Amino acid sequence: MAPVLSLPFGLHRQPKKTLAGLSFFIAFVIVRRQQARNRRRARQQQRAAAAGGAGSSEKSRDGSSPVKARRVGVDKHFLEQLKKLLPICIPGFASKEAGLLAALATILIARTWLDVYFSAFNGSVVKAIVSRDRKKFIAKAVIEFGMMMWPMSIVNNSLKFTISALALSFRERLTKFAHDQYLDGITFYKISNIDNRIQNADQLLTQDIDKFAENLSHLYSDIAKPIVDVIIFAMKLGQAIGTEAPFYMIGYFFMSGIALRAISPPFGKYTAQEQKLEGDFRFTHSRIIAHSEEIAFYNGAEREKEGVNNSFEKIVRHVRKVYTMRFANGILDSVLVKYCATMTAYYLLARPVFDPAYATEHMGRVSADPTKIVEDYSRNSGYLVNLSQAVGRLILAGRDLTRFAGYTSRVSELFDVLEDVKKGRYERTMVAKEDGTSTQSKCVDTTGLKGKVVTQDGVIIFEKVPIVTPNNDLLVKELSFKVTTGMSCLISGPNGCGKSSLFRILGDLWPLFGGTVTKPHPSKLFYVPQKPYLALGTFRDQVIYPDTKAQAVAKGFSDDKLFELLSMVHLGYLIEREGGWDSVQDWADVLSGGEKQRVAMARLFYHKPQFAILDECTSAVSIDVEGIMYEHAQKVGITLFTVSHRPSLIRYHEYLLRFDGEGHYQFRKLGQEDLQQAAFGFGHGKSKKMRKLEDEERDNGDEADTETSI
Ligand SMILES: Nc1ncnc2c1ncn2[C@@H]1O[C@H](COP(=O)(O)OP(=O)(O)OP(=O)(O)O)[C@@H](O)[C@H]1O
Repeated sequence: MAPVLSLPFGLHRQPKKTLAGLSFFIAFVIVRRQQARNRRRARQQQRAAAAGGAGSSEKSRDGSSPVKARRVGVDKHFLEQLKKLLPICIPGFASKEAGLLAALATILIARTWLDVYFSAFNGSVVKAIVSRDRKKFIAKAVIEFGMMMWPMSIVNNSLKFTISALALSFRERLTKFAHDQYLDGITFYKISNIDNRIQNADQLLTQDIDKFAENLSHLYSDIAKPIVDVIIFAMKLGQAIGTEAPFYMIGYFFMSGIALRAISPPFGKYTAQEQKLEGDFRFTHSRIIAHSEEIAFYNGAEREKEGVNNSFEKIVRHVRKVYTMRFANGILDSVLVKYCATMTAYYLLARPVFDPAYATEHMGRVSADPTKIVEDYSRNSGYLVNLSQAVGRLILAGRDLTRFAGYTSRVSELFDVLEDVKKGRYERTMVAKEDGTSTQSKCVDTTGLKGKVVTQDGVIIFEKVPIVTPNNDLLVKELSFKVTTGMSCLISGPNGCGKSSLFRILGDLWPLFGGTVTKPHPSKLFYVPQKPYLALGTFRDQVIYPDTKAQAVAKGFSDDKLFELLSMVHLGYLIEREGGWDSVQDWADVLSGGEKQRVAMARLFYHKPQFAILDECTSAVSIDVEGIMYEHAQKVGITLFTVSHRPSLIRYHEYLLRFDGEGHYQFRKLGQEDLQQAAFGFGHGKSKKMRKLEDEERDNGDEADTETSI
């Protein structure tokens, strides 16, 4: 606001009428907008009811609750979310963050004091200029200002420094808290495989937490400082140009703020949507990186380009829509908050000068000394500018608050889901069983499930355990079998019949819906998947994963001993080829499929568990090396649970658990007959039912490798 002395004449005679007119206009806009919102809501409810009640709060047929859609905005829900997040960011009065907040408060007060000082200082400099007082001008503008610029500069930069430090501290607290939850047990697995409320946990953990922390650190200064400023400058202004003046100014801003809030689109919701779209876009790219070789073999670049471009287009459309809205909203915003406010300020500043009825000690009474009027005007306009800026910042903080509400909603959803999943509650969109086409979001609480887990050494017993997928599909109604150490078991059946699902239940990855599972402590079970996981780190880390080098040494595994394990799986040559045990590479790219599988077997021998779950983990290994590895497993006393279609593996197992893919299974001892069948290929001497099953499997393209499937 420029300190100009022009006045909208006539306005000063009817200030009450002007404000009343403005208030009426604002109230009218708010009411119309509320009516439009109500109409829209009613239409949405009608549509939802017509579509069969999707989104209604009724309980679904199986008693699980349908998931409710979340609103994003500055409301009660936002405050509840914030109440949960704040104690994570500021754990106590003695915390570093509380200290930083106290420092920030001190700096903000110093900054306000400097603003007050500077308004008065400016007035005296202007007076020195107007009265042509050279000595006073030099004393003020050169000496006093020269001394004050250092504290001003220090205070301003301390403000930025403290806000940055606070943002980083908040981020540190939130990220570590999230990591503790996310990487606790198998929460990270459940969050992406069982619960499907969160699509891009990586983006939430990296970008969204960062933005939330950044916004939160600014919010304090953006709200606390303007509030202090409003109080101080309103008092100063009241003394200078009349007590009602600051109230008119604040009243104006308040009403225009309410009007803007009513008119503004829900930017908080749009921010949350934008973050989600960004996450989806990043995900399409990370998929290309993760599967680059497969895509390259398929010549799938065009297809992938279509996918990434589609995802990117969604962002472009959304962002374009939002900035167009921001443009229209910004025009209204500037007119209401900036220019109309400037007009009001001109009027209030000039009023005591033009109208003796409003003259105060500081303005208007000393008409004999025009330099005093200039000094007072300059100082008072400084106060008014500061007051207006403070109120303006509060209004903008209100708008930023809606954006902040978007980040708060996403971060708080992450923590809610983490908490739920840890407690055994999950929500997911499930395909309705009846028609197979419609989907519905359901909340499943696994805390009250009847399934029981008993820890016992040397045995794995399934007693009447249903194999149920997280989508609630029943694969096997009741599975019962018992395997003790030394009773290796081969598991077979068509694709999708539930072989891996059995392991997921055994490994506590999936909830146990019923029955009893008796098994040893998890440290005595070891899983080797078809696609082995290769960690970031040295070659040694691949063999001893998830142990560290220190743990391996403590277990008595020197590099020489590890080399013996590597030689066992015919990988001794890798040490030289890859530059030693301490070489760090992207192992998923460097090793071939078979080499990866053999590294995973070396890892199994390193851990030497009681039971090993081998899920087609040697499919890329030649039969002779595979045989050597299985023999070694038997020799060192590892009991195997093997999923494989290779008949050659029968000889390393004592039992067979066979699923037919239609909910039935067979658990029996393997005999001489099975070995003969394996030797001659299946189909010889088999029951009619088994042959039929295998014919069906073959028809479904379920044959594995080059051999006849079991
Ligand atoms: N995370 C999941 N959520 C919902 N359903 C799943 C999930 N994982 C697997 N399923 C479903 O469970 C069923 C059994 O899958 P599973 O992986 O156990 O099959 P499988 O017998 O090991 O098959 P394959 O021989 O092809 O590996 C499949 O129909 C699959 O779609």
